[in-house]
Amino acid sequence: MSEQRTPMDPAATRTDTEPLLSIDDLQVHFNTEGGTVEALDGVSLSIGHDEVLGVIGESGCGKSVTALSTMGLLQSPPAEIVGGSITYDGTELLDLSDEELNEIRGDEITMIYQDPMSSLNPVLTIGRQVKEPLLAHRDVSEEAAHERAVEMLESVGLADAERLMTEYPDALSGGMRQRVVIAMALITEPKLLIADEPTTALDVTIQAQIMDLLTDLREEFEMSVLFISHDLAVISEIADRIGVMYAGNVVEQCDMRTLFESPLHPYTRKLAESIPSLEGETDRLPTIEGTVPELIDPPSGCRFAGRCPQYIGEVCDTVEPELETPSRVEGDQKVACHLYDEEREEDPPWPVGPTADGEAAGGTDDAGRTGVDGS
Ligand SMILES: Nc1ncnc2c1ncn2[C@@H]1O[C@H](COP(=O)(O)OP(=O)(O)OP(=O)(O)O)[C@@H](O)[C@H]1O
Ligand code: NI
Repeated sequence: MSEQRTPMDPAATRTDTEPLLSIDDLQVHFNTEGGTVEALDGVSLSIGHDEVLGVIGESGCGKSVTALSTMGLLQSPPAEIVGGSITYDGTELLDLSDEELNEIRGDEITMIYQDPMSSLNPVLTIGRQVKEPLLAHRDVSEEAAHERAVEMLESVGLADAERLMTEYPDALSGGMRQRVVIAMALITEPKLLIADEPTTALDVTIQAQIMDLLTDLREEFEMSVLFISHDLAVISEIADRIGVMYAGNVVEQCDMRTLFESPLHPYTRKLAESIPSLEGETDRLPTIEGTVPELIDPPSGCRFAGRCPQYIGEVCDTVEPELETPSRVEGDQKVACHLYDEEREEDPPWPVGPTADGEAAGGTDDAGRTGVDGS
């Protein structure tokens, strides 16, 4: 549904090489009575055109804060963006006024949340709500918006769309509500959809249906997606690339296949290793000793050092590792870990597999369900 671009079009050259969204060294603090929560400690992620980037990490690692920062929806106070940049299609989002941001938000960039009711107003009809983004952002008639809303409800797999337009949200099941929310998020044909745990609140069968729907719509709408989940199996269904977050940092970014075949960060290896067999029980967790550090006055070196099975000493405690591509790695895999420091005399644990000592995982693309936390 996007327009055909010719090689003569300068926009085509620009958009083909630059990422659509680029988050660089984003730092977000929350000023609380107990102290400053250093929630994001330099998060860097990028999403290409028509690409799905999955973001995974344990509860509290900063996934939602990253998403909300991009949408300009962080509540400030208590939140404060203390550094970094978020560029969308060449524009620095952090410099935009509320008015300018409002033009992009809900139109070119839209978001869906875990709980569909948080996006739906219980006292307005479905029709009213699905039409709203079009009426707000486009110069369309009420009739045209109505027609388009009915089409959208049909595209998200809702039957009897005309009648649904007159219903209120509480007449719908959770799965149907999430479909309505998806219709609302896509009616403006956004370039970027941010989905923050969009299936977590739904039961397993409905979850699978919504994932299938999102996978189809992503193709149909040729949009980029930032897909947040704590469930690696869910992410691997839809994502092209993945960013792994830990305690306010991105510790690794790579394509989905690389995550399973040659993860580099010790935390990512644990994750990839924890993918159970298909008949494995649901919600099996990676067992990593220790707990996530406090984000008020966090450790100064690597935030994973206290739990790291490949801790190498003082450097881990004192120097924050940068997210970069080690010289021996091909492609655009990036890792933030001192094991791969250029100056290190010892060889890093190459060749890599999900475990340091071990066997490479075979055929894990088709993974069973697993996750990084218990929810
Ligand atoms: N309003 C707030 N005040 C203080 N700290 C906050 C606030 N909102 C978020 N945080 C902190 O920021 C960090 C990141 O939170 P965030 O919601 O982004 O985590 P998440 O990765 O989305 O977790 P989950 O998987 O549970 O949704 C957490 O440590 C959290 O405690
Ligand atoms: Ni969250």
